[in-house]
Amino acid sequence: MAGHAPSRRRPPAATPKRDDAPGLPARRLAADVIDEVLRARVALDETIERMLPEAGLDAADAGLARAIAVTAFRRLGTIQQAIDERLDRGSPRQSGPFEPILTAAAAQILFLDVPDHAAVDLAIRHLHEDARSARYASLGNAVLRRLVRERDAVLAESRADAFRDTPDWLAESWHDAYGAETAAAIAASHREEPPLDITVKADPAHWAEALGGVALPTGSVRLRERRAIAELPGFAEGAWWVQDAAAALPARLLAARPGERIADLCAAPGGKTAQLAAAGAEVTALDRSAPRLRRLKANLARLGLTAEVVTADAANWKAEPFDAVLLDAPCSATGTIRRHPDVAWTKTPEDRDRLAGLQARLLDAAATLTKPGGRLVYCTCSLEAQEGEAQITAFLARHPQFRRGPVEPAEIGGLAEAIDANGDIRTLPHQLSGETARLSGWAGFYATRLIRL
Ligand SMILES: C[S@@+](CC[C@H](N)C(=O)[O-])C[C@H]1O[C@@H](n2cnc3c(N)ncnc32)[C@H](O)[C@@H]1O
Repeated sequence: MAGHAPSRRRPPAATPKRDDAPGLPARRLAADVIDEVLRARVALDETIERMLPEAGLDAADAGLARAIAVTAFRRLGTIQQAIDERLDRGSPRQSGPFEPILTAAAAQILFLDVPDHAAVDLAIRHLHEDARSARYASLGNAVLRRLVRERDAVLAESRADAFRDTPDWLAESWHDAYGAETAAAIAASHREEPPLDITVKADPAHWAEALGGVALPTGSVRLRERRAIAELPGFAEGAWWVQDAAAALPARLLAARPGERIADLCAAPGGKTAQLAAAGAEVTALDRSAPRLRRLKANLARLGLTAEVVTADAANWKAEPFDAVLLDAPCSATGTIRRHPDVAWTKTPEDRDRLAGLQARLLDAAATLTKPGGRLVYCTCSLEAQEGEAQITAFLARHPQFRRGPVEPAEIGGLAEAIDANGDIRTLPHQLSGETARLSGWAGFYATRLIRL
């Protein structure tokens, strides 16, 4: 289980023999999703969305499959180590879906409220469905039964090792950027399920009460309980949209005024466009992805907001300079690991470096689209300095016509801990403490406000 290398999708089982035991289809989908995400290094949400129709699950089983897969990625380091330590001769070769089936079962045994016998029995039935893994069914059975017996010890060891669920390159990167204690606090916060935050068009106190949430100092509302979003009051009439509290900060830094022309250069699916449009700005929402822009249009339509929508590559798009520009650049997204734990296991240092090159090109283009006297806000949902602080140090050296417009704590609800020595925003996943661990924290974002002279 030392980690999967990305490769093509696994060929179908040699002798498919489907078992119709209740609960098995959910486990089958979970294991397939885990396998595919690790092999192809693709996003978990998109993978589930793509595989779900074929799996033909009801809502409860679809929810269970998703919970198993998300939990497997949230605790993948603990799970892989616990399985490895119980495989005396290592993971068997040519064993088909053996690893993902054991990973899905271990997620249930160690972390989910699923009866042990169901997790073990269904995994063994699942191993028997493929001739390659069927040969190792008794080995799988022995490993899973040991996990059941030794669960408390596995969990205690994992608790004692803050970085067990964090790949080494990320632990080292956060250690270098923030120091040992903060790096450990970041890793620990990724083990918690994330809260659900919304941005409201107006009156956060009212919506906090109506939805049983808390109004955060920054203006977002945090819901106390997870509920079906589309059924909540205010959703259908477009009073609010889902957006992490940290993700709502960059657009606030632009302090958009009614009638101003603002370009949102990497806009889809439109959370920040919505904030700017709700403030009354004339927004041009640009993105190079047509499918993602379709989602942006649907989101704006529900919210009753408007923007000019442009499909283009922001690196070479030409237009009259704007009063303000927002560049929410594509990035490694390591600041979203708590919400998307697969990111930790699918992104690599090479991705980060490649994306840093793209961010520099997009920043240069954004500079030409900003009027003299105008504001340029650059942000990424990354914890990596290469995509944040270092990117802007290099930008300011290339563009002496820009200077920083430092952020004041009052602009973000007095949260001085989220502002660095340069006056930039640097949110970290363990900040923003709330009533419980699950109601604490926010995404890791970097955001800077630059003024064109
Ligand atoms: C971090 S997401 C944007 C999230 C969005 N701002 C929001 O708040 O909902 C980055 C976006 O950049 C887009 N993108 C990536 N490269 C681009 C490019 N060269 N030009 C324009 N858009 C690009 C991606 O399609 C993706 O939608």
